[in-house]
Amino acid sequence: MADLILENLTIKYGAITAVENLSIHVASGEFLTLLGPSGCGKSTSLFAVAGLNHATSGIIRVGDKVLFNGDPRVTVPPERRNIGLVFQSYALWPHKTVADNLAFPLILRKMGRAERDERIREALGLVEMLPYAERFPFELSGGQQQRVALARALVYRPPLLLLDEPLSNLDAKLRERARVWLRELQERLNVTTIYVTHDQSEALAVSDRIAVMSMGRMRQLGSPRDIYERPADSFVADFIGSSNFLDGMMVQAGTDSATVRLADGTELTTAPGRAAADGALVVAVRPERIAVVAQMGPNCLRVTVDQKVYLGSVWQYVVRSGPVEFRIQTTFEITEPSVIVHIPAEHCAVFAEKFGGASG
Ligand SMILES: Nc1ncnc2c1ncn2[C@@H]1O[C@H](COP(=O)(O)OP(=O)(O)OP(=O)(O)O)[C@@H](O)[C@H]1O
Repeated sequence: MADLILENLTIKYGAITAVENLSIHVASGEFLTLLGPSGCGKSTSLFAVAGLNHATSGIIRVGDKVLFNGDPRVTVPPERRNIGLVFQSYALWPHKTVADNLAFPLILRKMGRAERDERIREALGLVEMLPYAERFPFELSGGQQQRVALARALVYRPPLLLLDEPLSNLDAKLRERARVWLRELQERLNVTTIYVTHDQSEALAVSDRIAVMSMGRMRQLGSPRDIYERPADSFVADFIGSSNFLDGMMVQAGTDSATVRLADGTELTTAPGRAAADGALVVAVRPERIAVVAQMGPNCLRVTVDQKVYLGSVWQYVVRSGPVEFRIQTTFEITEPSVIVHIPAEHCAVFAEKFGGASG
């Protein structure tokens, strides 16, 4: 198996910079996800690794082998990169049986019949599709076709597996099962994997690390827990999970914590953070981190309950203290018109500005 190294990768389509200075070191056997909204450059980055599009500058290496270098120009053609690829559309050959779909990449590699049959059996066994070897794709369900597509990508034992939204054609329940199964298989094979998705819960569930992208740039690289608990900026806080953004002013910026004043006059202790030059800031806090408590105390606000929505596993409320409006979640129903809430300091991230929405 091998490390994948991207160094300052930049990809332009004419005047459009789709990916800018992307640098990631994916360790051997790691499952790394590129996550971000539509158009942020995830697929473009993945295709550049596969050699299906042309990077403009930077370096792509697998171990010591350079696949692309912008200077001096080196480009290894896709068929010589030895990479397993699975796309959202399964792209199986409809007129070939499952076994023949898998045989094709091996024939291209001039592998003999006996070894080919052995490899096909092994790959279909891995995805639990051995009994379906003689069926045609139209005789399989969507989930089964996706397993065959995965087996075809694994049949020549590539050191690197690239997956572009591979589960997005499956229904929600099947998709949840498939992601657990996919991760188990990837761990068993210890194959270095890059996974592209715009689905944050999928990314949190399957990844060793996540690279969050927006408008062609990587905004944060970290474990799912890092990304969720310690978002690097307000874009990440907004895109991963759901956050309230409370406007405030910096009262005191410390190294371990900060004190900020909200628009209703409440002073909150928060995690350390930076304000804009004039002291303005936003506090990002997740609705599920805010607790309803019995008594006032530090970091508490008395709020009125403006709206209530039952979401099945939780209740969600819009609450207000003067001009400060935010969402909270509870596992029980609040019946009083007003309650006291506690906002834990360690779950308050402070940023100088609110990022302009989750698009791009
Ligand atoms: N062949 C192309 N020619 C010109 N621009 C392109 C081309 N392919 C992609 N782009 C642009 O590059 C940017 C990144 O596109 P990319 O497909 O990588 O996004 P993505 O994050 O994978 O989005 P999605 O989740 O919708 O697939 C977008 O602005 C897109 O319009």
